[in-house]
Amino acid sequence: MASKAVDFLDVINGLTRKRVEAMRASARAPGMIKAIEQRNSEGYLALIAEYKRASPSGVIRLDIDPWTYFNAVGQYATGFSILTEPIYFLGSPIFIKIALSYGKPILYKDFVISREQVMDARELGASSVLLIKRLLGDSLWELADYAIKQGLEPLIEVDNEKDALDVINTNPNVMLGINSRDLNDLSISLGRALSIIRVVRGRANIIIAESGIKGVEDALKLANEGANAVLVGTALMRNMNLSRELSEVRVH
Ligand SMILES: O=P(O)(O)OC[C@@H](O)[C@@H](O)c1c[nH]c2ccccc12
Repeated sequence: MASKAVDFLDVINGLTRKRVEAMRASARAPGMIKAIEQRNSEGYLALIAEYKRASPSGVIRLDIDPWTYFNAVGQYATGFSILTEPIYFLGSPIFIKIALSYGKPILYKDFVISREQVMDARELGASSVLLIKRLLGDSLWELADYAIKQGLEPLIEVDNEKDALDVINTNPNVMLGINSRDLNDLSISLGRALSIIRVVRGRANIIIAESGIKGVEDALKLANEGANAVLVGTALMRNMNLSRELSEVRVH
């Protein structure tokens, strides 16, 4: 039994040293928009890999530590999306600090409703912050402008055509996140995402399709419709090798 305790202590000591090192990181992640544009100019769809341990539907995976995930998907992903929401998604800000050492753009993925959270994203060194239009309503653009002033690139998320058009008519330069998951009933419809992309393509600067992307077939459909990037969480957490195939999807 003693040897078991010693093994665990060795493991946790090593992991804790790495975590403390990450806590001391003061780097800032590079810009997300530029990285996506660069990937597209090379002829490929950009992959944003999300570190997502759980969701309101339940636990996804707890046996993959952030280093294992970022090591596996980092060589293929254009950027990372990192959950910091601790209750339903088992996220944490420390995952952003850990990701900084990979030198890739980072999206602070949370239910941001306040300037404090925008400042949190900035202080952690994130590139971008998620702002959900349906959650923020009239306070969306005040918070988006504040984020931009803090040097962050907002990703404004919508799940319907009307909101998508509102966003690009107000500021076509922000990243537009099209969520195929209806955040009210959590239903997924790739068809809905495709029809929204069809309405805004050519008028939005960057379109990031989010949610329910199971593999290359889904990514291809979204790329062919006009998405610049796909944001994938569950499918990658379950099969990190998918990152290579997803990184080889072409855009036109
Ligand atoms: O696990 P999926 O189906 O690949 O979805 C990833 C991402 O789109 C999803 O986690 C998400 C999209 N918008 C959000 C807002 C808050 C929390 C999470 C999300």
